[in-house]
Amino acid sequence: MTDAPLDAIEAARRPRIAIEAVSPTVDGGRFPVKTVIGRAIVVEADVFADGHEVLRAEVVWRPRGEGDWRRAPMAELPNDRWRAAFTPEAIGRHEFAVEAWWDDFGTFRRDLTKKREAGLDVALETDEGLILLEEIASTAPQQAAKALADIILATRALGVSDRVAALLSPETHAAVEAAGHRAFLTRSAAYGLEVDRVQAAFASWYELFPRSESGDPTRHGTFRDVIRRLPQIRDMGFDVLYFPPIHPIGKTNRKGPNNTLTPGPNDVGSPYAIGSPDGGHDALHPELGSLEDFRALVAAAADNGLEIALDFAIQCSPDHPWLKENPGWFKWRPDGSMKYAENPPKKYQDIVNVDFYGPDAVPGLWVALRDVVLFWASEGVKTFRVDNPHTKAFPFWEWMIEEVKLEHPDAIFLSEAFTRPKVMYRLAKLGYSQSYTYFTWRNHKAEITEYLTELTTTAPKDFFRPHFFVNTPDINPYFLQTSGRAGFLIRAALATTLSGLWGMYNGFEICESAPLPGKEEYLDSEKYEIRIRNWAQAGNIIPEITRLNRIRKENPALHSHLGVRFYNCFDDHVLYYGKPRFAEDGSGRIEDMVLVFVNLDPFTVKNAPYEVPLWEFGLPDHGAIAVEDLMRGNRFTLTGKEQWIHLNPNELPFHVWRLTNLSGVA
Ligand SMILES: O=P(O)(O)O[C@H]1O[C@H](CO)[C@@H](O[C@H]2O[C@H](CO)[C@@H](O)[C@H](O)[C@H]2O)[C@H](O)[C@H]1O
Repeated sequence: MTDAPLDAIEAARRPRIAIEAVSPTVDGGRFPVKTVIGRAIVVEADVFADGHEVLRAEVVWRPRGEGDWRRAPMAELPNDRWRAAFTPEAIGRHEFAVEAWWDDFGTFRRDLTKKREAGLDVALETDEGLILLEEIASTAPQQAAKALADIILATRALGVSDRVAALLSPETHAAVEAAGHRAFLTRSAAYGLEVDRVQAAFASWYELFPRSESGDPTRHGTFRDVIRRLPQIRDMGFDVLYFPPIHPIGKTNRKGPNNTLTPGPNDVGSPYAIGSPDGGHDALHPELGSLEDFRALVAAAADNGLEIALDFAIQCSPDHPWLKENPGWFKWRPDGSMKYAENPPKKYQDIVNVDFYGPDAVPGLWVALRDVVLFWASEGVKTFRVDNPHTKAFPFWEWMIEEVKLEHPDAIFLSEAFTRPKVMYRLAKLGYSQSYTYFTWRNHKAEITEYLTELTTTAPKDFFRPHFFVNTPDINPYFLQTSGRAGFLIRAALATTLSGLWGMYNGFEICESAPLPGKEEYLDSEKYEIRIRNWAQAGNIIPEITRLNRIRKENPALHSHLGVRFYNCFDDHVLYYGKPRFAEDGSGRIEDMVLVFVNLDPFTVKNAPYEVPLWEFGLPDHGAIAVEDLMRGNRFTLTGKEQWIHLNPNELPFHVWRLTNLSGVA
């Protein structure tokens, strides 16, 4: 068997320069990398070629749809690795690539310098240099060509030593740069980059059921009641106020208190059973108020520095208008009934799922669902927590999120997928801005360290933003059921300092944890009934939450999960980590560091030896560093690497400090 002869002309057109291992990328460029506006993105690549020529490289980037590339020169690192950083200036989809070329004149300059330093006769080399300049001028824009022609003329008239000086002069270098000569110019594939607003990566969420906000157990709460509560939520330092569904609730198979299937006539039902004769996903539950009331709430929230996040739960109560209007969007059984939804072992008898590939579903259902999101976005809601996305079609999410973001590039989608890691990661790749995580079930030092290491050092770091909820209406964590107040403080400290995104479902601040016996569910869950609470209850942790949220706002190192470093504290129950803030000059110097100690044992006082990370500041083991205790407000100096920490769960089971090099302390 003989291969067709290789076409040499075609082969010679192939790139002479290799550009490999571009980072960050997601699945070789199939999905976009994520970043937020104002945050520098560091691009690296292996760039090399045959021979010894000097190479140059740039990272180029542009907003999708724009013609001109912006450029940043890449610096050469050891072993043919190159790096550059750039900071996107707008939100929305971008693309970036790496370009590299032979720097012919750079090679000439390098070799001429070496030969001259070695004392060789370089007369012929200066002739070669002038010929190279002529070549470069021949393809240069008019003005640059003219400048080069003048240089060539003047240099040709000089003696050898003055020619060398002229060829190596900054003026000649500048003229060559202006000519834009790029031999063997090669560009990598273009990679996607999704630039989100800051809140996609850094936000503090508070979740409540508006119907519980009346202050009176016999009266259904309203949007106007929520408006009254806004200052209190704002004062705790939250930025996002998230509601479970606020749409009409079906009556068929309505759930009663504690998930029973025998509701009384006055039971309010689960808000996830969306749809009734009053309307579906684009309607409001009449008892919560009108669209005007909702608009007033969105505006009042904004006045208080809060944005509203809505639940997007793609499912229908059997009473949803869509069942009658669009039967082809659902899967019917031969007897004309429908299967209720499940997330085994959980049974959702009061809802049915849509069928994304049902007879009339494409495009009808897909478009209708997209339009639901667009409708709420047009009402000023830009953040959506999406219920159970892992049970819905992957292609739908990629299409729908992109469609919404084309119109609303500031839209944010939080994936509520508690499922297999690869499925959670895929949803993030498909466009989810943030994702619920396993944080709620990571309680021990080794498992928290391992989980954060996975999230910050392996592939998900480029596309998966973990949202650390300490509890949800569905998750009353076993740890909190027995830990007492100290446990709530422990979990709050971990969530607020480990991730840029954290959230709590109300009741957490008053250490609510009564469970349905043996289950991770709340007793008398608010999912099925109205709950009135006393926020001033003794033992509440509102001051601590407020302080933690303030610390988060004031310390940029806490605006992401990325960058966490775990340090040695010699006690298996004390988790000890730091988050550095680097100087903006790109030197890699640490400006300051937030250092956190958490006693994970809510019942035992800990005294443990630990190492102060003096080395991170370039300090010797006997060096001294300034510390500000951010929870208590006092300042002190630590001298020497070996120290002891004291953590009393009956007072405060954690410390949050800021370390600053003494030379940087006023
Ligand atoms: O299945 P998940 O654990 O992801 O939970 C989410 O989806 C559930 C279904 O929407 C939702 O469950 C609640 O609503 C159901 C429908 O009304 C009801 O049958 C369940 O009893 C109730 O828990 C859950 O709250 C949501 O977070």
